[in-house]
Amino acid sequence: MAAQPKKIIIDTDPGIDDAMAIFLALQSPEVEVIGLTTIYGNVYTTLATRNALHLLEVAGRTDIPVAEGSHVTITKGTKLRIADFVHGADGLGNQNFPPPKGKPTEQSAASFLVDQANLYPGKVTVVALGPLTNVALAIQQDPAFSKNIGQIVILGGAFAVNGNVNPAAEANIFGDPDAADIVFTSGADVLAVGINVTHQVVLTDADRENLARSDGKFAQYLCKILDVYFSYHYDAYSTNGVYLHDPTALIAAVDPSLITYTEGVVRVQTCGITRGLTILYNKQKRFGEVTEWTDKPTVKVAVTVDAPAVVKLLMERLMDS
Ligand SMILES: O=c1[nH]cnc2c1ncn2[C@@H]1O[C@H](CO)[C@@H](O)[C@H]1O
Repeated sequence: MAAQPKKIIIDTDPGIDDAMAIFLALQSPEVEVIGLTTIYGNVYTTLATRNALHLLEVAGRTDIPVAEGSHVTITKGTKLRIADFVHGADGLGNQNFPPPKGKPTEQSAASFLVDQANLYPGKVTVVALGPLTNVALAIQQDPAFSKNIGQIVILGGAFAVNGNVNPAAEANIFGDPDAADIVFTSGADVLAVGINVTHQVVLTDADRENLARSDGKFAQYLCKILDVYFSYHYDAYSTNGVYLHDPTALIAAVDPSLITYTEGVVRVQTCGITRGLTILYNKQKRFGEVTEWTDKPTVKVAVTVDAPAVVKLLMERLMDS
């Protein structure tokens, strides 16, 4: 008998690669999307909610609830770094889609996360595709959350490589470093997929042409919004392809066999010029003194990815929609 699909909640700031990840999840029999929660990052939270509702309407899946997340960082910071230069002012490639008809739930993202983790203890995976404010709020709201949640898959961090905001920091961790440090040290089963891994997974121009030639509904939609994302990558990295950050993290939840990981303690720098830096302690040395990593729980950090398999799975499922 086939295994029960894994229940997932996608915490998202849509975002072009978020749209790809959400559509991929909806096309994946291995998972059941039980909700979307929204967060600032690629766009402000209000627009993230609007885009999440819109994407579910495009997919004909308005049965899936959307819970709106925090508008400020965990320390109540309001000076947010929004990556509209990556995704367009509307977050979806400057297509100015009509506003969605649906509304978010009354419940906040953090309360929704807490409730679902309590309802299905050990069974819910959160795939966090933006800054980690909502997840950290859930941890603060319910001391049992980190035990009750099945797994937290994080798209974030730059482990032993340069960041994408600056040489130190990756965008999602930089968005709320204090929240990230809370999540990494919470004791939950955390798997971090950083840009050291996602930069290996590239959708090429040829792949985009194949998507455009298919009559898949999601493939067609994505081809409309991908231009802005391609231009940004060309300007920033001189490549004719785009990094598949969010879809790779989603696939780490759908099919963990496509990545390998190491284990250790991760702390996040929360101030100074390296704010947002993620440092993994690999436990290969016993330090003579107590450090900020001592006695903190271990997490998983992705190390390698079967990039061709990830691209193939994504393409097949988007074209077959
Ligand atoms: O240069 C960048 N600055 C800010 N955000 C970026 C940049 N490149 C990609 N992303 C977005 O941040 C996440 C990965 O760090 C992804 O969601 C990606 O879309």
